[in-house]
Amino acid sequence: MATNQAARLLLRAAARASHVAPRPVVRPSAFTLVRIPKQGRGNGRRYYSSEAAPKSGGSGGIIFAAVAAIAGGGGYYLYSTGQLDSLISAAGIPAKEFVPTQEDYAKIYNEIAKRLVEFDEYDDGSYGPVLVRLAWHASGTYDVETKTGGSNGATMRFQPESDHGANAGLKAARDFLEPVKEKFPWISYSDLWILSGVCALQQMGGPVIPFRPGRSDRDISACTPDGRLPDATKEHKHLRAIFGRMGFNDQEIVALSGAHALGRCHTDRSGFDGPWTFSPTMLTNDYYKLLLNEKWSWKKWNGPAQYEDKTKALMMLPTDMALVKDREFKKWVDKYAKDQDAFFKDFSDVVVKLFELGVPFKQEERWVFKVVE
Ligand code: HEM
Repeated sequence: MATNQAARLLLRAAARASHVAPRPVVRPSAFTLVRIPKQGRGNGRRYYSSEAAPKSGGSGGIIFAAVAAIAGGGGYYLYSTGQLDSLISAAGIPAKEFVPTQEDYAKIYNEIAKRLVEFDEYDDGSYGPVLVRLAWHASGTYDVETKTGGSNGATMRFQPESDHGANAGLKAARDFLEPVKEKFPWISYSDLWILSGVCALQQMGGPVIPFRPGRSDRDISACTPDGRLPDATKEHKHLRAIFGRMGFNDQEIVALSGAHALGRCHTDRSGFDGPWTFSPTMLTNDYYKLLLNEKWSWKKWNGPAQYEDKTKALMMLPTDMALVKDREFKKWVDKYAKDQDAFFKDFSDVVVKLFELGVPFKQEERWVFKVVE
């Protein structure tokens, strides 16, 4: 703490000396770093470069002395909060770009995978499903016409979007990822949430989901209005309107819905209750098989209208049942129920499309991360 306070004081002094205000703590996807010789780099982190420092005189000299003094612990504080950049630019020191590589993102993938195993007491034994729901709700606000919403921005960090009824319960997923963000502060929340969805799907036995970075966090003004995500009490027309607005066709709607092989409904979140399948932490095509082969009837209870199977252990939402009631949707349910490989292939393609809606990527290449065994 004392070191952090000292660091803050030094930062203010440095900013005053150079008439440059400290930059707000907003990180671009690639940011500026300089390196110092080994002895100054705790934990392999990059700090200040003594080679790059001015030799003498002016405010730069004072700043260099200050930074050198705090390079041990305070240096990392400044680095992790983004204030080191301010100090460096205040001193007019040439800086080197830190552009994270596939290897850097793989470290984050592995960290999330490790945490999924570590915190296996949550819900049905995994945070995986709720991470998938977070990534989908971050992306599914996209409007193809106005080009607003989508996974670029992570605006669910702010009210009112975090309080939209459809997002109830997603704080659990955001909180689960917070220590990962603290450990790797250079990643944007928007890339982190999507990478966590990719990781969760792959770690829960799903297909490979290629990923590319490039999302940046936006402020509260980019929050989308309530009502962009689907309403589970409705039917086929609503599904086509909502997913059509994102740019998806019938086949893609049915393929995306297969994610309901995972996770469950919670009475304290959506009001609905129960899982869709008997293996809610493994991605399979069971959702389609159950839709076709089980006998579904209305659940008799005081909660919102939902279906239950004979065992009363499983559930379907009205929107799930719309996929077998509508002839065009049902064609695809039949296909995916028969052929898990076909489902996995189409699911991977459509999830990549979902997760990339509205993102102004600079990078063409997508990366594949290895499943952590
Ligand atoms: C077709 C329209 C959809 C509707 C109406 C819908 C609705 C819902 C509802 C009501 C829940 C329960 C939330 C709770 O109480 O915790 C839920 C959970 C979930 N949804 Fe959807 N969803 C839809 C599409 C999707 C899509 C496209 C995906 C992913 C690609 C998805 C992934 C999930 C997952 C993984 C869960 C489980 C979350 C958990 O276990 O905490 N859903 N959905």
